[in-house]
Parts: sequence; C-alpha cells; structure tokens
Amino acid sequence: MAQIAQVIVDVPTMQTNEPYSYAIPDALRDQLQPGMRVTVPFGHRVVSGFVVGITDDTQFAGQLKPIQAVLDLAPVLNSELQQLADWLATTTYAFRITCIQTMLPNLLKAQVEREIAPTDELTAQERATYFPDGGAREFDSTKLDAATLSGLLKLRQAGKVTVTYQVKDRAAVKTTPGITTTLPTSQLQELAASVAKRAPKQAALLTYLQRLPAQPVPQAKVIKDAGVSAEVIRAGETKGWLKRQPLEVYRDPFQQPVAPTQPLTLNDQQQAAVTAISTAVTQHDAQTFLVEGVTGSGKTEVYLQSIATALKQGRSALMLVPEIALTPQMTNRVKSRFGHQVAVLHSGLSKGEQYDEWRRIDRGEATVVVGARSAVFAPIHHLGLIIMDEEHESSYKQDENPRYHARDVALWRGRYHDCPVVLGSATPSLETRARAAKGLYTRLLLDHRINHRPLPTVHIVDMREEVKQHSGDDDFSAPLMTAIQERLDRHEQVVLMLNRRGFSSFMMCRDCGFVLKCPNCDISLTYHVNPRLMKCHYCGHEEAVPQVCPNCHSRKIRYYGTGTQKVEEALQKRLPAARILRMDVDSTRRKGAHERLLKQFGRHDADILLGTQMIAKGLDFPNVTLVGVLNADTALGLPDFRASERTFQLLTQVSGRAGRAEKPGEVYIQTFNPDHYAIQLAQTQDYERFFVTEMHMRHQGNYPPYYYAIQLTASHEDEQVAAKAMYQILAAVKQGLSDQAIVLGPTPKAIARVKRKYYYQVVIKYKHEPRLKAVLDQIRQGSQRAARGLAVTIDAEPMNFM
Ligand SMILES: Nc1ncnc2c1ncn2[C@@H]1O[C@H](COP(=O)(O)OP(=O)(O)OP(=O)(O)O)[C@@H](O)[C@H]1O
Ligand SMILES: [Zn+2]
Ligand SMILES: [Zn+2]
Repeated sequence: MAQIAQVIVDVPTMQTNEPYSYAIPDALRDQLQPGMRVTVPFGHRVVSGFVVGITDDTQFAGQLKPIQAVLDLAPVLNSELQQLADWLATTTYAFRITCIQTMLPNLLKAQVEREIAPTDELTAQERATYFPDGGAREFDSTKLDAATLSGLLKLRQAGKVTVTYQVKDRAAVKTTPGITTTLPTSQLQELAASVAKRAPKQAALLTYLQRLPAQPVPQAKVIKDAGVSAEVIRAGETKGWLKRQPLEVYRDPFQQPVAPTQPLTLNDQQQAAVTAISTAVTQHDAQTFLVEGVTGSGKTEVYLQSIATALKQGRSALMLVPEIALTPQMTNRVKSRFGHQVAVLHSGLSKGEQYDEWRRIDRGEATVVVGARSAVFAPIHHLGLIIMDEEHESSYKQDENPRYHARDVALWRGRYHDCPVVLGSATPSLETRARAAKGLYTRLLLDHRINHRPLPTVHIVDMREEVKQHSGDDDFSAPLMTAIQERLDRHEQVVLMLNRRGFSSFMMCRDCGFVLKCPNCDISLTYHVNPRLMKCHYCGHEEAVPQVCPNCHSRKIRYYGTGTQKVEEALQKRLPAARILRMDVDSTRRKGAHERLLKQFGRHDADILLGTQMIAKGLDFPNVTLVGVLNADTALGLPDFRASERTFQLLTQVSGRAGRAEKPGEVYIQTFNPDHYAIQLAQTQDYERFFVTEMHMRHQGNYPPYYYAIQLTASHEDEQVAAKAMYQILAAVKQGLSDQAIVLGPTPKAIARVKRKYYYQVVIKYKHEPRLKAVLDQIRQGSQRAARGLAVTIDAEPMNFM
C-alpha cells in the first residue's frame, strides 16, 4: 500500500489552502512525520511545504508526484500547534500556510531558490556571457536585467542550461568546538608522565583530559581550566589524544545576570488570588480568571507565585506582555525569580537568538516563557498556566494576516492543556470585564495599592482657560509647571506623557475643545486633505471643513498634535537646569536603547522622563511623584468607538506611575474636554464606574461587546477598483446575512490612501449569523479571481478602525 503525505504548500492562495497529496519515496518512509518541512514539485516549480498528515489510502487516481526532500529530522510543528494552525486559519480567515509560518520562528521559513546551471552544450562565448563565475547562478527574474533574463530564457528553451532548485534553509544552529577524548585514563597518565619534562603544557593538557567527562566540553573552557593554548590543543588532536567536534550552543540574549529575588509575603487579596489560580492549576481546570487590580496593587507578585505553583508540579508557564521591548522591568522581575528556566521571545532578539530560545522551549529546557504577542505560539509542552498581563492592550491583536488576538489563542491553548488562563489589568477591556460580569470568567479583585498606599491625586487642567489667559501656543499649563518645579526642588522625579496617537487626523477648537462629530454615529469626523472634507468613515457621512468653530465661533480651529522633540526643546528652555530624557520612536530605535533610558532614569540620572504612550505601562519607579499628561484629548478625537475606552485606559495607566512607594503621587491631566466622562472617571481612577458608563454607550450605539464586529477592506492602486470591489462585497454580505445584521459603508478608510493604494471598508455588526462564515469564505474566493492587484482583507473583531 502506497503511503501518501498531505502537504500544505508555501503558496498562499485560496486554491492551495487545502493540502495536496504527494507520494512518499521509500527512502523517506521511516523518517517522514506530520509537522515536518519538505520540498515538493509544484507546477513547474519546487516549493517548500509542511506535512500535515500521512495516509494510506489511494483515492487519488492519477500518478502522484513524490516528495523531493525532507528538511527536518524531527517535526517543527507538534500536534497541538498543527491543530492550532487549523483553528487559526478558520477563525481568522487566513491561509493555513500563513498561519503555520506565523507560529514558527523566522529562521524556519525555508526559501527555495531557483538556480540555473550551464551544460556542455553551451558555446564558449555563451558561457563567458552568462556564467562568468563558471558555475550555476541564482535565477530570480526580479533581480536580473532584461537582456540577461531573455538570453537565459532562450538558452533554456534550447536545452543548453538546466534549472535546479536549492533550498536555502536558514535554520542555522550555532556551534563551538567541543573536546572529548577516547583514550583511557591510564594511557593519558602514562603519556603525561612521558612528556612532563620536555613539554609541560602538553602534560598539563593530558592531566586535564583525565578528568574530562564523556560529553564534549567547549574548547574555550579547556583552554581556561587546563591553562593551555589553542595550539597545544591542536597538537593534542594531531597526536590522537583528543577529538574536536562541533558542540551546539545557544545565543544567549541575556547579557547581564539578574539578582535573584524571593517570593514576597502576600497581602490578603493577593493571597486569595494566588490560591484561586493555584487551585485551578492543580486541578487541571481550564478556568479563565480576570485579575482586576488597580495600578500598584501587586499583580506581578500574584503572577509570579502562581507560576511557581505550576513549576512545582513539573509543568510550564507562559506569560504574555504587551510589547516586551517596552517592558524590560517586567522581564527582569520574572528572570530574577526563575533564573535560567526563563526563555524570552520578542522581536528585539536577532533571528538566531529567537530560534535558540524557541528550541530551548521545545526541548523543555526553558519552563517559563515570557514574550509578546507571537510568544503565544511557543512550543511549550506541559502548560500549567497562561498569564496575559495588561490584557486590554491593542498590541495583542495582529494587524496583518492572520489577524488573530493573542487572548483567543491563549484561551484555546488553556482548553487544550486543561490549564487556567489569567487575564490581568488595572483597566480590563470592556469585552473581558463583560464576560466576567456574565460569570464566564472568575473575577479576582485587588482594589487597593500595596500597603494601602493611596492612589495619586489627579488634577484636571482646563486648557481652554489656559489658552485664554496665556498667549495660547504653549504646551505647559501654569499649574503643571509649578508642580514640576516643586519636584525639581525636592529631588523627586517626573514622568510627562505626550499622546501622539491620532496625530493630525482630527480637528479641534482650541477655545472650547469642540470636536466635530458625525450626526449619525457619534464618532468624530476625520479630516481629509484631498479633497478637503470632514468624513465619517463608519457611515460615509461627509461635510465641509469648518472655518469657525460651530460651537463657539472661534477661529482657533486646528489639527491637534505636537512632536516630542519640539516639546522637549520648549521645556528645556523654561527649565534650563532640569535633566530631561526623551523617549519616543526616534530615541529608542537602536537595540536596547529603551532599556538603557529606563535604567538611566531609575538611577536618577535624569529628573524628567518625557515620552509618548510607551511610558504609560508597567513602570515602577519609587521616586516618581508627579505625572503630567500634556494632551489627553488626542486619543479621544479618533474616529473609533473605542476612543473613550482607550483614553480612560491610557490616563489611568499613566497616572498609576506616580506615588508607588512612600511618597504620595500627583497627576496633572491637561485637556480641552474636562467634562468628558472618560477624563472625569480617569480623575477618580474609577474603573468600575467607567465600565458601567461605557457599556451603556456601547449598548446605545450597537457596538461591541453587545455586537460582534467584522471589518472588510479592499485596497487597490486604482480607487475605482477598490470602491467597486467593496460595493460587490456589500451586495454579497447583504444578500447572505439576515436583516438583523447592521452593515456600515462602504466608506474610504480614515487613512484612505496608504502606500499608493486606496482603502475602502465595510463594517458588519451582528449578534448571531450562522451563515457568516460561508458568506465570508465566498467573498474570499471571489476576490481571488477579481481584479489584478486587488487585496481584500477580513478582520474579525478589529482593534483599529484607522
Ligand atoms: N506583597 C507585597 N509586599 C510588599 N511589596 C509588594 C508586594 N506585592 C508587590 N509589592 C511591590 O509593590 C509594587 C507594585 O507592584 P506591581 O508592580 O506588581 O503592581 P501592578 O499591580 O503590576 O501595577 P501596574 O498595573 O501599575 O503595573 C512593586 O514594587 C512590588 O515589588
Ligand atoms: Zn469652539
Ligand atoms: Zn457616521
């Protein structure tokens, strides 16, 4: 009976989304397993692919093509991850190959390169022209000039050259020379004695070799411990005293050692949370917990002690953090508790480092995994606990295919491993808090700070008044300046946040704070330059750009937003003695820059940390007693139904950086909308009231979590094509779904033209649409055959409507 391999080929199209059958050559029969990478002939090419199944039946009538080569000795995708890939493809409307590749480290993405090689048929002239190096050359039509390309194609037609395929697998393992010896100890002793007088170094090596273990020892260690040079070792190798062989090593991403810490004595609320989570871990109970804890309530300690429970039972733990490059403090806390068992996965690592960490996890050498979004796919075997810190963060959603949310993947894996999932935040997402309200998640509350330290006092500064009283173009209000000066005098530290989100995309009146909203959607209108219009990108409503404020008739209407650099200069001018650190995309571009800046601030080498949203989360600096928010409104003005939620979360999080130790904290929030509920409730840091208020708004507007949402986008270089495609999609959606579904659009996206492409979108809001999946799959099928260059994306539960 012939064996057949089911292969998902690396050709992301709708047609290749199902596995193809290939014959397994006899030579590969014992070796091949599902989850391995292979190369296979596909059309006129050779492509890489993943084996997803091996079957015995021969339904296929024709002659199957054979698998060409196997790239792995062991599967790179274990069976859990194979199932997860299928689920991901179904729920995110992405291709299976795209899902598989998203789950694996970059280095495992094999590339098949076409090569073209000379044959004896070539004339000397042709050989010199097309093969100046003598041998085969890469054959990539996008890299060759037209003349060479057409010349080579002619030679190919004439059969004078051959085309071959070369797999460029970059999964390189790093090695170092390792040393072993095969000689018995007695012989080494004799040899040592015989050379002792003549060559004392060689004798030292021979003496050292006597206590060498059976496993290879890195040459560098031998050199150091035996006190001999590399030449002596080479001499020993020539004489047959020792063998040198490559020894696999890991690229270690932790340069500096971290000081170990011990578990802290928990307070009652922390203890209750740890007990509940630990019980679920012990009982293999796939419960979901929401740890709702105010800023500085000690959530991290709850995570660490719950992880310890899982480890004690011989299981592993996964801890997700929003953007690891932004949270070095958190990573260090985990490392200092669990030491070498910790693996860290994030995009700041080199590809080699990522691959090494991935293998340490796969082999069970690392049992605590800390990482950002994609770490949710880490090949952990015996998961005992999954933690997602700052679960409300939108960076957990990937905004390219597959458009998955790490929270959903975490919950899937929790069910697979029968282990609890802990979602933690001071400001949970509405979706999560609503599920806790329904009893789907168990809510664990930490409602006060450690040692009952007070939350900081928050002052709202009405910038409309400030603008009236002062010349009006300054970013710093009088009360904030006074507060900063006080901190400088007392040698305390200040965190200042400049909110860059939604830069210039909406207009606001500087006199009254009025933001122009859509009459239909209660969402701010977006300013478009070309043509100059205010547009609602939910429902399509548009109107002229106002010349005066419709509310107070002031002419001080402008786009909101200032750069960090400009603000830094202005601040330095007003406070010449202050030491200011700026933290934004520009100052943190270099690897490790972020961590260095935070260390500097932690040592009190600076008085003021001025930064964008990236300074809002997770920082725990005891000497910070003042937080200033320069522009609270920019996020509020975004055309997104989550604008209030995001603003509340951001203000509460950044406020939470103040007064975390003995000295009490104070916060100044500068705003043009002092009466907005998101700002008012951030002042009292009252999440629960915000939750109730915002749920009411969502209910009124038929938004999530009352409705599910799907965003469909079509993009094309020709605006007409994109718009037309979207109208066709709209028709298909309307026909396929019940009239309970609310369909908005098509409208141009808020940023309608990106990279020379026009974007149009339709948003579907629904409660129960059994036919939805079928309708969307059909749309995907259709879009493949539609206009060339047209891209249609489907985003379930989009986080970003920009
Ligand atoms: N049981 C405890 N006893 C003493 N100190 C504690 C205890 N638990 C936590 N801490 C300390 O309290 C501080 C705040 O804790 P942590 O940073 O974990 O808070 P958090 O809830 O994660 O806050 P945020 O959401 O603002 O990041 C830390 O410095 C931590 O070391
Ligand atoms: Zn106005
Ligand atoms: Zn509208």
